Amino acid sequence: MATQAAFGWRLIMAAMKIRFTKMQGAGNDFVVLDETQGRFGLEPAHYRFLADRHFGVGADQILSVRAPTPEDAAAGIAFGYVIHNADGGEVENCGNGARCFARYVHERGLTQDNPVRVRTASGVLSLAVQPDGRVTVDMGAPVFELARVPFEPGARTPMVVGSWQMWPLDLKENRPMAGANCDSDALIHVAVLSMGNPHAVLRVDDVARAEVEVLGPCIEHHPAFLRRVNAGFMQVVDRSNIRLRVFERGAGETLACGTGACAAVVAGIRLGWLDSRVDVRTRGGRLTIEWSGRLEDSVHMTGPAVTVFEGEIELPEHPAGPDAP
Ligand SMILES: N[C@@H](CCC[C@H](N)C(=O)O)C(=O)O
Repeated sequence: MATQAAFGWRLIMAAMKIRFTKMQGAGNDFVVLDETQGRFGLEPAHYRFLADRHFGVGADQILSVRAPTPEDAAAGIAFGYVIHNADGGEVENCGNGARCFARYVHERGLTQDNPVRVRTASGVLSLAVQPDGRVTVDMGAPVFELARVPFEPGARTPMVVGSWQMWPLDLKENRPMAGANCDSDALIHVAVLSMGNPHAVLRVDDVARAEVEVLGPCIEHHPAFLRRVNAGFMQVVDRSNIRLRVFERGAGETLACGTGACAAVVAGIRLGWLDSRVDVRTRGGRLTIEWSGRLEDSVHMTGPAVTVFEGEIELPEHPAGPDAP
């Protein structure tokens, strides 16, 4: 989970009250903001404040629901879907958030569309609410082109596994970062791909004993990943079941990561370990991922999305924070 100490915040604008909805999908939790009638004009410090579990609401990500551009509206794209990590950075995609987004816009009557199409920074997602309340997301096709992850292999040579490859990472190459011990001699091998956002997937024997908190930050900040990376730790149970923990870029380990589940299953299929429909058990719940294995085909993710509570919060002008005297 994101910690206040790790992110530290100070707000600089005049006090303002905003309404929010707290949601979760398999325990990956979100503050959802309705900006369809106009933007709140939030800065990274505001997102960090909202995500803060002690001084704010508490969330792994902040999701903003925005009106579509006129061009998107004409093309049947109903909303803009903007995502900020707990560290305040804007990111390209969030799978568990997409399911919550679909429930949110339906529960509030913002659209009747089902599936509803939304634009993220990385493309268009199609979100279908099922009769049982779960949501299936067409996540689009995975991206394997390294430059688009973006991943810079340098002089590394990949290890060939099945009909694909895994890349060696020397964790000592990590640029120095506070609080992380990246002196480990471990040379790990990761599958590298993008689900709109960057992922490195590592196979482990037992996720319960994986050193997620130690290795996660070292992988996230490894210099070969030019925009950092989400680090997935996958235990293959059998060809249709995996256990997964993800150390998320900009949020730390979360109870589940939707794009991480898609990335792990896609990697497992390409590496020859998994079949095309896989149940992913995370610490916060179960997701089902389906992919044909054809490179151009979309990945489909099905899982829960739940509203936890609604509220109003004042974004204070000068909040007392951990970096205040
Ligand atoms: N929790 C998400 C992923 C959120 C973004 C990620 N931390 C990143 O920086 O790319 C999911 O469910 O996919």
